[in-house]
Amino acid sequence: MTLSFTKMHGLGNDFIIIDGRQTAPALDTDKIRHLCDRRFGVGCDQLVVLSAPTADGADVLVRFFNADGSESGACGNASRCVATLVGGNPVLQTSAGLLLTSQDGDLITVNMGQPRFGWQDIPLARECDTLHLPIHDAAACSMGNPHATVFGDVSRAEDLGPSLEHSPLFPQRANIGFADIITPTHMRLRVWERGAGLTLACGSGACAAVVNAVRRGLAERTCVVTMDGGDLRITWQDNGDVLMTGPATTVFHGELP
Ligand SMILES: N[C@H](CCC[C@H](N)C(=O)O)C(=O)O
Repeated sequence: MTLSFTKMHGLGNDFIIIDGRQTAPALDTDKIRHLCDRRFGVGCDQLVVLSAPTADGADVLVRFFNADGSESGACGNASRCVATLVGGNPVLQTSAGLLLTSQDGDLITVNMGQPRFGWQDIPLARECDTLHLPIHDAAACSMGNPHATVFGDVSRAEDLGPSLEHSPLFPQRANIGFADIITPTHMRLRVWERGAGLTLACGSGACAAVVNAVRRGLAERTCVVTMDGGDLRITWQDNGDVLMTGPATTVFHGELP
């Protein structure tokens, strides 16, 4: 049986999206890794599987898998792509909770929910001040997936990212953001992603970077985040929810044997 998919990206963070709402695809870790491989498969940063929702109020259940086959609880850029693909401002059911979406022209806003700051919520291997970790003075939070933000030099993503992703301080590994504050309402960000490496953009990473910058007194609650692939607008609302606004692009539809 062939496997239909849609190739999409959010600011160059690219995805294979498989709509399994009618027929669940037969996927295991090896198959996911193969599909994500840019030479032997289709190629993407994350593979996204849609299925029928199980939670009241949700329109679609969404699971996110990194190129190394590991599963992630959140994926901001992919969430905008799924909202576009499904249409009708759907409510996404993810392991991080129900995400509300809305589309205005070419821009999609996803309510990414509330960040969590407890060391067990990130999670960390031991109790730490999550605003000042003992590794490169990073600030950590969870957006439904673990993020650490290192402030000061975006060019260090490639050399520091791999070791920090696998630091023993992160029992489930972590996404590592490298942020330069340009003004209190504008930052530059590059993210070494858990299970995918350096990507052109990271939506949950942009949310984490703004939240961590606000916690540090470095940014205002609405901030434009400029990544290699383009800009996202992030707002950490007074009610605690984080809104992420940006584009989503359909590249092609395909079928696999
Ligand atoms: N690219 C995604 C992040 C994927 C996170 C994944 N690398 C993880 O293991 O948490 C985004 O736009 O939020």
